[in-house]
Amino acid sequence: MTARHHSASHVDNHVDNHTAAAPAHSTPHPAAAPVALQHSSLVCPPEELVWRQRQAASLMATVASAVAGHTLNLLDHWQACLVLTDRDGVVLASYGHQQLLGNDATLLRPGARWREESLGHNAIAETLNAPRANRLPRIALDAHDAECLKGLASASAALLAPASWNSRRGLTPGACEGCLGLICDPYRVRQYSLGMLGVLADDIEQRRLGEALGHDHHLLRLHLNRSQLDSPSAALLAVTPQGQVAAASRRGLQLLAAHLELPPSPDCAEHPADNDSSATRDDLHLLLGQPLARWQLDWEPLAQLDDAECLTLSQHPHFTGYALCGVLPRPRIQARAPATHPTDERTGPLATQAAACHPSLARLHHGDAGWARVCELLARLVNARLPLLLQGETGVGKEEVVKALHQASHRAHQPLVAINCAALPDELVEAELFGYRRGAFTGADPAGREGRLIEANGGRLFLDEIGDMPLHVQARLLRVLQEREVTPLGGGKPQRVDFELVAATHQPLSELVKAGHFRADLYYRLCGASIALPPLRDRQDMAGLSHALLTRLCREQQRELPRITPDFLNRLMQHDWPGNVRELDNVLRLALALCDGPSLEACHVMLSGEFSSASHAQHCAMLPPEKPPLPPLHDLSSAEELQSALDALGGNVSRLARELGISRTTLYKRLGAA
Ligand SMILES: Nc1ncnc2c1ncn2[C@@H]1O[C@H](COP(=O)(O)OP(=O)(O)OP(=O)(O)O)[C@@H](O)[C@H]1O
Repeated sequence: MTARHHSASHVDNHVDNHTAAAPAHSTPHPAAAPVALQHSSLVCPPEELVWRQRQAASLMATVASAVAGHTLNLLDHWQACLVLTDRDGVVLASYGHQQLLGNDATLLRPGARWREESLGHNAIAETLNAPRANRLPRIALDAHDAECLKGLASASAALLAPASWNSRRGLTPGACEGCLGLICDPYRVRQYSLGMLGVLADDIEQRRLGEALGHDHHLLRLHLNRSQLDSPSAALLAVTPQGQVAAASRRGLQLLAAHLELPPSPDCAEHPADNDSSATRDDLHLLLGQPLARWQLDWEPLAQLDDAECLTLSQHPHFTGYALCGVLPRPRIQARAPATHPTDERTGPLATQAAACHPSLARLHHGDAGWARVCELLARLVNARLPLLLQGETGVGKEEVVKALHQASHRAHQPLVAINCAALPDELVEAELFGYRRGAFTGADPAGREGRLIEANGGRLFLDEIGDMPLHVQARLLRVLQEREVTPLGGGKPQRVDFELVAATHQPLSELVKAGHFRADLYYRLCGASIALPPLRDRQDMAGLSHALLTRLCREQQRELPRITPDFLNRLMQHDWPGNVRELDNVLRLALALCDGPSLEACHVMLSGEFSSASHAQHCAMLPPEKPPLPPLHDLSSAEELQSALDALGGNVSRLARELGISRTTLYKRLGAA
């Protein structure tokens, strides 16, 4: 028996100690015939995905920052894939191994629908059917209906917004925000996956609580162990300035409930393994809105604690351990989701979040989890006085990042001096960087010249393509960075300089160091923090990014933004983008030039090389104005004939449907009838 066929057919609940999966308690799913996957019902159209990602942008940003680091390493190690879905079970972002499903990887990508109607039985659907009852992670083993999931485990945990109380509105129960799903080989990771999901869900819910209430509430953390006060295992309470409990994390609610000796809620009774989960209880009103004095916690000294101080509660009748109060929520990125219409950009709940962080950094984020992590890092480092090294392929947006970082920093009103080390001839690099005194060399400006490093004084120096800097200039630059003084060529008084430094390269700098082409000491000077910018082919925000670029182009060209059709986006998503965002920008520019009508269609996408190839005649904008003759619909009776007509239109399904006077769905059905 292979590992994949090892597991029993059931859904497990999980006890809160995150160490072992308890036996099944939910109704076993009846054995069902394998579900044949229909692409159209499994994946939502790109426009719908953009809308969904927009709705959930702040959740996506929080999840991306919680997942970064240890969780990504675990996923890598387990060869597992983690997906974040919204409350309708549509995947918004995924992390880890998408290769797990071979040809069916679409299921793990944004847009895939995991609700039972689309995919049959799976843990995500199970959790979303009753997110409150299923708050604790659960796992579906060999019970999947979809053929491609057979033998795999899907584990999931609901993400619930914190229930909260305020004096005006009273109690607001926390809604289900989405679901985390882990798809993995059960044999490898069954014991650990639930633990990981549970901790991750706790961490995310705590972060969400801090984000929602941290700005005008005290955040009180309680834990037995002082060093764990900042961990997801701490109980977190949001407390009003008057000392009332306004919200609590799941563990916070458990702790409060336990000390009032409240009986387990009906939800918990249905799921005995959850029986310490007071997070699902209906009697939240006994806990929220109540003064801390109810638990004999003296608010005065807690409210006055500094961020780093904590209070020992060893003498307390209810709590033992430590309390830390006044901790600000962890820094978070400002998430601005892909917008479907320019007018949407500043409206809705996102506008409130946008106020929390600098807009120039938020503008880099269009819904991709990798970029969300980059933006979060940048937000943390923007004024950290650390030299930054940006690494990424050509055209990924390194220069855009530097401009955004500078605008977001305390030095925004000081100069940003950019030098492309690859564009300067070797013999001029030194003079350009360090300046020279009059008569320093033949051909020099007789008045001498101030170097770019001095121009950057007080502001930021951006050394682009640093990997191309000649070795002798590297030695000199290193001296400047160590001594913070610049001496012009030809001698003279050294001048003190103070600038922030960002370097960028598309080359693997550490490899250049190993090969002796780049100084190791300079590398470490430049690399206070190294940030890798993901290439476009790995990004999952094509819809949002294209919309942003098109909006900018249309603004420049003073024309109205055409409608972006799903076919147009689909075609963009099929390309590999070796030139990254720069290439995309050019393709979109060309598409706009080719588009006379109200919408951008697949045929407006001309990828590099297509102009010179025979395929160019297939593109609608390149065709003669008269329409290609299509036989009447009744003549196109077979799927093959329809396919030929489709090929003649460059694969433009919308156009063929229009020409034939039928809906796209009908056309797809007829095409699929072959
Ligand atoms: N996040 C973004 N939003 C809008 N435009 C972007 C973004 N990222 C890149 N671009 C556009 O893509 C093009 C390339 O960006 P940029 O010059 O920053 O890339 P780069 O990584 O510095 O490239 P190179 O390594 O070749 O210098 C530019 O036209 C830029 O305006």
